[in-house]
Amino acid sequence: MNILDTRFDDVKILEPQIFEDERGFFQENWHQNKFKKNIADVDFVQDNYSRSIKGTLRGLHFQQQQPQGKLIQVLAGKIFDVVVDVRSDSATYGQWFGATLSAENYRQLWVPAGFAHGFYVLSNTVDCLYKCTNFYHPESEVCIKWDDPELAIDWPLSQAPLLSDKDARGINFSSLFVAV
Ligand SMILES: Cc1cn([C@H]2C[C@H](O)[C@@H](COP(=O)(O)OP(=O)(O)O[C@H]3O[C@H](C)C(=O)[C@H](O)[C@H]3O)O2)c(=O)[nH]c1=O
Repeated sequence: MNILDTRFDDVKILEPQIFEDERGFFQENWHQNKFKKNIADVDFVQDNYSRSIKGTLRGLHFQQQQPQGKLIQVLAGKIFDVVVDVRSDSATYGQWFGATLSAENYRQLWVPAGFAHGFYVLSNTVDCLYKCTNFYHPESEVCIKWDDPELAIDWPLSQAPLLSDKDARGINFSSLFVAV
């Protein structure tokens, strides 16, 4: 597996080893011992799987209590995946990083707890699978506006994003502490 650094010390792009032959391909998309040894000593407790149509933007979400680390992978299609540092004591608080994850590049993104997460769908549809280090805790979920002017995320929009009602009502980043 290749491990690529990002602007955040503990956010990593992973390139699993792909075993291709005349039948297709095989990959280990997660191995507990290798992940604990090489990436982060965490345990995953919940897998999520979402399908979205082109132009969907899901996020930016994080859980104030029971924060989740996430290992994100695209099984089909392509997304622009974004994380925002919401650790109030971080030198990179309020900064963002984006990466293109696709079934073609096999790339995964490891995002530890302390980051808001969201993605924009670039392909006609996308199937996204991700492992979480904590259970869903909707009571403490925070939704930050995808187009917050302070974050100024450079989404590769080809059209106005399709948002859930919840995401359309996201809060401003600047009100984060007030809100939570
Ligand atoms: C996240 C989640 C949702 N749900 C239920 C709640 C709703 O009835 C339905 C859709 O939930 P939501 O609109 O919050 O789904 P997304 O907009 O894809 O939310 C996710 O979006 C970004 C990309 C993330 O990183 C988070 O994993 C997650 O917040 O699934 C559950 O039952 N369990 C869960 O863990």
